[in-house]
Amino acid sequence: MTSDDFLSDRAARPVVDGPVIEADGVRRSYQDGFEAVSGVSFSVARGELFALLGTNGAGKTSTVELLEGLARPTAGTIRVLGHDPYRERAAVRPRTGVMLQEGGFPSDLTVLETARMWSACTTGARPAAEALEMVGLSSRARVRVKQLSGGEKRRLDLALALTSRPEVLFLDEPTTGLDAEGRRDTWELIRALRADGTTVLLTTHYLEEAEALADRLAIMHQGQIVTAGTTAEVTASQPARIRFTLPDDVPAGHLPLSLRAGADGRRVEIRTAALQESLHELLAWARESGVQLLGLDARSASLEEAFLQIANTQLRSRSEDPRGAGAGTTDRNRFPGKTKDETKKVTA
Ligand SMILES: Nc1ncnc2c1ncn2[C@@H]1O[C@H](COP(=O)(O)OP(=O)(O)OP(=O)(O)O)[C@@H](O)[C@H]1O
Repeated sequence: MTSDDFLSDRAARPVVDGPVIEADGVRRSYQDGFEAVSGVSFSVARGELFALLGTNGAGKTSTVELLEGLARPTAGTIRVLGHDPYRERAAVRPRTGVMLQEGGFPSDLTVLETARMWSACTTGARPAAEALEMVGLSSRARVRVKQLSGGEKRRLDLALALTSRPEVLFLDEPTTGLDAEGRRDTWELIRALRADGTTVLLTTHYLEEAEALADRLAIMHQGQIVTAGTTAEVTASQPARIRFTLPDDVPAGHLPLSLRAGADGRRVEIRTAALQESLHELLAWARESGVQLLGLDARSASLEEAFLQIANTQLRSRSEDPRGAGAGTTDRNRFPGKTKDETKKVTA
């Protein structure tokens, strides 16, 4: 049975015109005054997969919890399926699936008992066995939750999130702890859900996951979105790279002036904002000079390179800022290892 066999049987529900998820100027301060989300705005269209990326402590989970209706923003507005997810929780919650970063299950129940209990509490639920099969946990149905591996617990989390046949799925680091095969299976399932019209908001630290799945993404740093767009748009702002090795008898000084900067002996790495032009110039020079470029490799910036570049730039600009990283009323570095709000443990 494939993931597709389980889909497309949602009960008829009101269709929303416009974005399914909308955040506008959203802020979140914790009780101790620490502002974890500092004016975040974005929207997600129906059937779109939007990934929220960022450094540790950037504010991703704090933002997602607001979208899930688990907490109220300090400022700004949020709409999910046209409703305020906190005030109008009863209208939103049955239509959404939530996979928290840390699920909390009664550990003495078996996997099947847990899924059945969840299914019994959900209107229009998938049968428990079906949800388990979707995530590849059928063979572990009789095992107690406390005996599951970390990766298997993530899959059970996902099964429960899928129980309500959600129109909107919030996945907070869904593949953390999964092995390579489990990750690929989960990607396939997420792709199938999206193809079926499910809107997905995903947070992840795996940049290749965002690259593989996301229609659009945003990179957060210190409570703010610093860049957003498609993967191509986000990486386009970063320089592309051309690498090759020159033959022994061709010194790097023979390269055209504009291409010499990245030479280290015979090995050359050129960073360029205009990949096509630079390649054209290089290949024209190589042909005219009869030079063989060994191991020639040219590629656009990867999402990982773009991410690291953006994170480093942000860190540099903050350390150069005379007001320092903790400018304003709150100090972002004051609580580096802060335990998450208890809401994280809530799986309802
Ligand atoms: N209950 C809380 N009280 C005070 N500060 C908190 C609380 N929960 C989280 N924080 C702080 O808010 C900031 C953002 O945390 P959040 O969990 O949203 O980040 P994140 O981007 O999801 O990080 P990670 O990728 O490490 O999971 C962190 O500095 C964190 O210590």
